[in-house]
Amino acid sequence: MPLGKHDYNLETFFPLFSSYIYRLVDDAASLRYSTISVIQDFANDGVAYLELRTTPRAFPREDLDKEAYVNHVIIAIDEAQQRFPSIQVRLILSIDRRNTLAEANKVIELAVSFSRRGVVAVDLCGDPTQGDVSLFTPAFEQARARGLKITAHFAEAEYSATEAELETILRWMPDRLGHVIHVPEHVKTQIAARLGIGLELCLSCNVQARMIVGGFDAHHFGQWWRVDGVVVVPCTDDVGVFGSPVSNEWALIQVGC
Ligand SMILES: CNc1ncnc2c1ncn2[C@@H]1O[C@H](COP(=O)(O)O)[C@@H](O)[C@H]1O
Repeated sequence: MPLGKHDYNLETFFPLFSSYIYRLVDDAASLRYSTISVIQDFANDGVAYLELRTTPRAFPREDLDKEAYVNHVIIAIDEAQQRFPSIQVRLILSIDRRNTLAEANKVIELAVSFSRRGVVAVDLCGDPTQGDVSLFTPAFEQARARGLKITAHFAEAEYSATEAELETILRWMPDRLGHVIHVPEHVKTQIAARLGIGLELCLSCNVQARMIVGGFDAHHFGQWWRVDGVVVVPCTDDVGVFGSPVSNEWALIQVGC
């Protein structure tokens, strides 16, 4: 993203993927290029362990199905790891909130079948104004039963922070939660009681996209990292969109929280 164009908010962020990025990355060659390029950037930033996440897509123009998509990503990861041996990369496959249950089940099936090649978990992602996450309960139960780790975008916007949604996701027994913004006190207590749960917090994304009120000093990172038992992980959400590599997220934490 060019300098000065990092001004995305939750309304303009998701169409960026469906209108532009999904159309730009629409064949095996662009998938390979973007996967290697993102790993190179993280390696250059000094990252030793990286988890990438992606939503499996089919590329009808090339007659590639979702399985071929995941296979291409993994081949590109393997190639990048040869070229940049300082970084270890694992993959998380995402279920988009707009998916059907059948599509979600397919993601679980792919995650299981590629687990020996570096897929470590499944994620719930996508536009928080879309979908009813309870639809995916059987898929996430299946994921857990089959030994996959679970992470979910959680309470990132007010409309995805209803009591029903938060309870549904917590019943999936996620290993990690992402964003964790609009969380009522009693749910915070529930989270804190899940010893070892990971909280994937994204400072630049939340501040720049105005998902929180205020600046970095108002970010909930400052509260959560003081809570015993939870593991707080500073994440980028998206270096390209928000223009902040993970080293910068650590720098922001040092000055702001
Ligand atoms: C505010 N933060 C966020 N909240 C929810 N979902 C997000 C996200 N940041 C990224 N994604 C999800 O990641 C997809 C892009 O990569 P892939 O096509 O999967 O490779 C987006 O479509 C979105 O669903």
